[in-house]
Amino acid sequence: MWAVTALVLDGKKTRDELFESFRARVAALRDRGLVPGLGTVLVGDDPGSHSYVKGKHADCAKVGIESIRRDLPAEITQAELEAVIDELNADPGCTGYIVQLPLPQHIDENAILERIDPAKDADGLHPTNLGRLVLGADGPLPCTPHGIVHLLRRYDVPLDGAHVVVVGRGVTVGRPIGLLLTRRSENATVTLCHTGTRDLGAEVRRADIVIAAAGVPGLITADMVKPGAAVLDVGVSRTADGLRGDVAADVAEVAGHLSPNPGGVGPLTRAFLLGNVIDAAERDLARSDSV
Ligand SMILES: Nc1nc2c(c(=O)[nH]1)N[C@@H](CN(C=O)c1ccc(C(=O)N[C@@H](CCC(=O)O)C(=O)O)cc1)CN2
Repeated sequence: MWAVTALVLDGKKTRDELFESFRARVAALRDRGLVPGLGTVLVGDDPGSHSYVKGKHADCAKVGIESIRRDLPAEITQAELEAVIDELNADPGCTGYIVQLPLPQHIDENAILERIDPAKDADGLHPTNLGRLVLGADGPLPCTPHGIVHLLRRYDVPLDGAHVVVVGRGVTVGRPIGLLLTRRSENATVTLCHTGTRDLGAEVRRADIVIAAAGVPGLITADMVKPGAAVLDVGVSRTADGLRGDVAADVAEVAGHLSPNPGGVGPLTRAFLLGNVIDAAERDLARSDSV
């Protein structure tokens, strides 16, 4: 048993605070006749993906957002899946939606993401919206990176001038998080590590903030962490022993702040999905008010 010294970055509590404000914003939209609706497209039988999608719809019910579900067989063809995307793009009741990742191997994932109407992209993963992020323009932010920044700010972890080491280069976390953290408003310096990094331990040891999003159970160990650093455990692996994060238990002894997994960044990924749907609906209303 390890002596825990790290302050816990509580994702569930932070999510509940966000939901309070979301409920009020959704009620205000409904009063103006705009009912936000989140769609999800789920392909295949992956138990993790099923559980995430189920959670997203449960969250919608908590804040008053309508739910639209498209659960599709793993054998669906590219053309059939594209037809579902076109249908959601055209559905006025669906104000934002996501395609749950990963998709089966035979599907061209990038082509599917690009087919989503960028105005309905609740994940912030459409190339147009990732491009807006690069430009510093307004648009939906990718949900997990947004959750990470919110959690760090909520617990007053200093970002200005901090050295952040990100481990993992996936499209949902590793690649976009650097874009958020290096904005002038955050002003951090970011190093992105991956399986090609020569001495991962040496890189991680230099970090004031470690973001572990590699999907390798227990990859980040106490000897790799600078005493007092903030460590965010984002990766999830389903092992024979249950769900495992990327961060080993002994890190709690040296870290200054630690996000648990589960209960850290995951709940905020889901929360900011709803945040993007509400933001988009508010943008729509503001546009219709101005004409
Ligand atoms: N289209 C997308 N696909 C995927 C994304 C994404 O952001 N967009 N991210 C992940 C999965 N994901 C959201 O879809 C996600 C992962 C984890 C959680 C979460 O709340 N985890 C809980 C634990 C849940 C459990 O017990 O299974 C936690 O951390 O407390 C939410 C969403 C890949 N795909």
